[in-house]
Amino acid sequence: MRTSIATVCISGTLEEKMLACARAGFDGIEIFEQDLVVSPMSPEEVRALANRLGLTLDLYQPFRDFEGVDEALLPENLRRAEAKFELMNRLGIDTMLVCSNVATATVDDDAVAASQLRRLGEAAARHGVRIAYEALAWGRYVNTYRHAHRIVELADHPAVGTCLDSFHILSRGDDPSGIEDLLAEKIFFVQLADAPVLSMDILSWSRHYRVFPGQGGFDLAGFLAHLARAGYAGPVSLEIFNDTFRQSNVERTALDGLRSLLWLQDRAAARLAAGTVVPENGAAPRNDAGAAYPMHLASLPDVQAPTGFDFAEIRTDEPESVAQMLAQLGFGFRGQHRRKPVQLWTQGQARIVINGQRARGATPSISALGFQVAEPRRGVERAVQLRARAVSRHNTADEQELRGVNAPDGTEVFYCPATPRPAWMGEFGAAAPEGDEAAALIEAVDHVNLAQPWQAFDEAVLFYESALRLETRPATEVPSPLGLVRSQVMRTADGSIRLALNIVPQVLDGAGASARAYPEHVAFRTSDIFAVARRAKAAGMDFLPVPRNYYQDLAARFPLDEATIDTLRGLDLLYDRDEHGAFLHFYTETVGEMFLEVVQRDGGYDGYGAPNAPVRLAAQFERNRLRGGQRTTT
Ligand SMILES: O=C(O)c1ccc(O)c(O)c1
Ligand SMILES: [Mg+2]
Repeated sequence: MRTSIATVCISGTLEEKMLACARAGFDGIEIFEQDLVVSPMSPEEVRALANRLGLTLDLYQPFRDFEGVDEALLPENLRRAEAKFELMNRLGIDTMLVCSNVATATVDDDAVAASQLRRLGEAAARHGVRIAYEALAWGRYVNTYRHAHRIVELADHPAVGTCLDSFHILSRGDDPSGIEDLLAEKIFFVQLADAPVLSMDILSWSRHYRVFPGQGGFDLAGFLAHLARAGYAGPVSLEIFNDTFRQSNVERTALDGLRSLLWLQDRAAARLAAGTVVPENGAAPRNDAGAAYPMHLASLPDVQAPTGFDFAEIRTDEPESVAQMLAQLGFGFRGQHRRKPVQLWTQGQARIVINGQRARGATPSISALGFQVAEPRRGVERAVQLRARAVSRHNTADEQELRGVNAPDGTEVFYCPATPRPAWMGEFGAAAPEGDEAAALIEAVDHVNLAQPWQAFDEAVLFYESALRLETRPATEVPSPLGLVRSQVMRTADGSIRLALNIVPQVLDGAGASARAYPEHVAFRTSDIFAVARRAKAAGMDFLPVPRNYYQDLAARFPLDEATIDTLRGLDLLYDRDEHGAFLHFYTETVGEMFLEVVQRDGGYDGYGAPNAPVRLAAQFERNRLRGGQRTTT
């Protein structure tokens, strides 16, 4: 599949955009008019740069408000168009996008629109170019792809075809399976955009909230499969209007975009292979598994979702504060790495590595996660094909090689063999004998919560979904004293991996610096949280203190007896319950940029104590303030 991206998607100057698109690996780009108009580069220079970078210039856009006008307006519209055709000749671009008229159309008559587009096609042909007519979802008379296609058929000129844009089709709830009935040679161009499902006017939704395929709520794999079945084989281009993308790092956004197309092709190919491109109109699915299409869809190495956490690593130059908390929670010290300033602590299947390497000045934070997978090599291969940067650990011959990649926020993600006793544990000297399992009240890591910079949130979700095959759950918003924290749970279907990603609110301090006070955490699972909490209290652990008001509210919300409330209050435990079961949990004090949590799931409780999250955030904010203010990072 030929990949392309509109310059409007990303930040920077036209030159920076072109460099970033080439570096990310796109085949071509769409030149968005505004980017050219404000550029110091001449059309010839743009063309030469594209050439040097190996980028094709696939489309010039947008050309607005042409068809359906009073005949008196047509000469001026044609003059405007001819100026653009001349410009396209200088750029070496052969296709111009024409949006359906939103402003000047006064004639609601397909025959008139078609004859005007035909005259535009004749002018285009004289310049050796062609036009792709796109139905904007808010076009005055033409706002569906079928309608645009009908007009194109009526225009009946070889230089007049359509542009299909997934946003305009799917935002209206239109059925994309009709794409398969269009004339493939009349589909001149395809634009893809996903979007979160929002209820707002379509124009605002389109101009500000589009995201890359896989980051929103539309079925773009199905959309692409319909295009393949229609026989389309031209460029597939990302056209994303998104306020965040336009102010984020250009290289990262371009890479994120290309990753979205790689993953999309893989999913569309799988759908086609299975013959399960289910038409949304309820018609029986056409099963053409094994059919060949002119569009070649690239596949990724197939992998299964992880089956458990292998380890979590905390990097810090003050390992003792973390080690002390782990000891208080009942973890056993399994020794120092024989070669490196790294400690291993375990309890049940929970393994925490405290890494003091390259950690000068680093307060404790979560730096790496190991995921147990069936085929580690294949997992890394897939992630690298998805343009993640590879990292590797260990170099001496007798040590286990760990392979992994960097997640967008820099967290190292390792693909580890699935085993109850990882081989790398043998590299740690046995400081304490294993087998004190009677005391192992903690069974495993329940979930990990990672803070994400606001610009990299969609990118992180796409990464974990595509590279690790985690599923997303509906996002939630948690109020905190510093703003709303958007939280996205990503997990395996069976819950063996649960990862919560949180957007950190941006807070400016008095001096205008960006302050962050949102720590990350690892949560451990137990089936006797009272025993873990009592043991930790007896060992002198600092709990995150829970406000008394919380327990009064709890007593009002749930019919808990007074003794139970007293016990919860005495141990700083939080409580939640839903139709499936109950949830008990507590938090440690924050050290550096992280803290720990212990949870107990009773019955079929599958959540994370969402009603308690604001209590936790407010309590942490209070503690932070009392301890002398926020850390400031930028
Ligand atoms: O929002 C717009 O005006 C606009 C312009 C060009 C496009 O291709 C599009 O999908 C939307
Ligand atoms: Mg478009």
